[in-house]
Amino acid sequence: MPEPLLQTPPAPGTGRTLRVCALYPDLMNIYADRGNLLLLQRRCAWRGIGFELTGAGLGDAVDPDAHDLFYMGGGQDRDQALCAQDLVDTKREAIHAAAARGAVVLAVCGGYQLLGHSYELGDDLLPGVGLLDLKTVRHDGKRLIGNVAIEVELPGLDGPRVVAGFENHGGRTHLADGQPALGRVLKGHGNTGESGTEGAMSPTGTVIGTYIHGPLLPKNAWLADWLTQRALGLEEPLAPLDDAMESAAHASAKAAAGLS
Ligand SMILES: NC(=O)CC[C@H](N)C(=O)O
Repeated sequence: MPEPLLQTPPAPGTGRTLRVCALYPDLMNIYADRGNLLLLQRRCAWRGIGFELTGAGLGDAVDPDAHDLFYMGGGQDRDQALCAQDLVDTKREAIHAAAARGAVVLAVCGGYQLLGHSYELGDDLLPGVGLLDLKTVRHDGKRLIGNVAIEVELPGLDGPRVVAGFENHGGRTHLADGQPALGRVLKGHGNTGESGTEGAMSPTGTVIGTYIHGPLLPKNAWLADWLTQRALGLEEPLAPLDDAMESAAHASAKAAAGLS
């Protein structure tokens, strides 16, 4: 097992630790998506929950039972091409096994595209791990860029919520019939610019792919808490924190997308 990239111990007597595996933390980290990991770490530390971040790069095997949450950030087409076959060859089985036992898998943009079946890039076809039933095709037309806000309904939450952030992708992602989207586009482009859907998730909500950067979690701290609760297998929501700054960041991301 490689040395953790980041580690904070649990508060004495609590014993709980969120164990995170970042897939390709160097190659798949466009738009500072690493901020998603730092936010998870800070919110665990503030609550006395331990945090352990392990990286899995090219050629590294992954232990499906050693992590509660798998994370893959966005990437340029070139970097995705480096990772795609490696992901299938050295990590696909472990990620499927982890997801099947309820581990959380969160993937952003380029990472999201690699959770599907394939990413078609002109004459090249990058393979995906097939954890979500979708395909992505690189479009010759304009990139889908801008602030975005979507409405999501996640299991265990009392009503719809808004996820807000920023998107920048050339790929158009097509969901298979029956594949749930993560949310409905309120402002912005989403999966194709036309479908009205954004992202994708498994029926339990524990496997999530989205085009939303920002980074995603600092602008949507409530989502980080929901994912952490799921990853730790907790029945009850996490204890609240003073989220004045996080709420302001969320409001400002919504406003930037044109929502009041
Ligand atoms: N922002 C990203 O991660 C980009 C993903 C992919 N390279 C695309 O352009 O569609």
